[in-house]
Amino acid sequence: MLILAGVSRAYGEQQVLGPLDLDVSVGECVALLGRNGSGKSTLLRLAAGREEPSTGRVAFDGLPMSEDDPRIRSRVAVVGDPPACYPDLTVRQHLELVAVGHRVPEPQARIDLALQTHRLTGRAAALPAELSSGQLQEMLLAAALLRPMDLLLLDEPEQRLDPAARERLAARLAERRAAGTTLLLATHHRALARAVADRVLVLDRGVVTAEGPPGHVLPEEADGDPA
Ligand SMILES: Nc1ncnc2c1ncn2[C@@H]1O[C@H](COP(=O)(O)OP(=O)(O)OP(=O)(O)O)[C@@H](O)[C@H]1O
Repeated sequence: MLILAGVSRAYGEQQVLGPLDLDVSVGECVALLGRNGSGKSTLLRLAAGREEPSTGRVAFDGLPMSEDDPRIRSRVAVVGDPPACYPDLTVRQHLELVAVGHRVPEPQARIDLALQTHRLTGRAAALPAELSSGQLQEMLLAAALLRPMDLLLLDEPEQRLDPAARERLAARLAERRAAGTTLLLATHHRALARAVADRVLVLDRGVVTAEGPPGHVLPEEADGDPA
């Protein structure tokens, strides 16, 4: 579904990622963990086709990955930084925009359910600037999860969420995975990785230092936190 082959990224003289290979199968959920600055977001931007790798290639279902390709845009959802929102549209209007753009069936019922799931029913008429940072993150997640997709890319989706919201997020992502969506996420939250990932990759200074099932790479009783 998603292939990164010999991918590396340098900014000027600084090599921040790879070269590395990553092959994410259809329906698989891969979690990237690692300290601040280890290259997780860079890898996700390359995987989303938002940036070109310095070397190597990224392919989605056999197509060269590019966020400008409409064949890819319709199948790949991204929740990343910076947050993508319109300052003059309300929460409900953001969801309506996504529903129209992606031809979501029964849009109003689905939007109402999304608002409820993400605890935004009472904030449906609010503008992004009127939301708390956690509510804004919930809106971005609600918008991404509302639409049909084959691949979901998430950069630290747990950020700014309280523990209960993080648990709901884990449940929503597990549902998505069970429905066959392929997932690649960067996270600092080991419990989220354990709850949803089939495979964990730990990055350190742009290099994969550990890889395997979460139970092996992230044992619950471990003292040290690779993230
Ligand atoms: N546009 C850029 N120009 C120069 N250096 C960059 C740029 N983007 C990222 N970097 C550098 O690349 C390295 C990897 O950054 P990246 O954001 O991928 O890390 P991360 O693992 O996502 O970190 P965090 O957990 O803090 O989000 C860092 O040293 C960062 O300073």
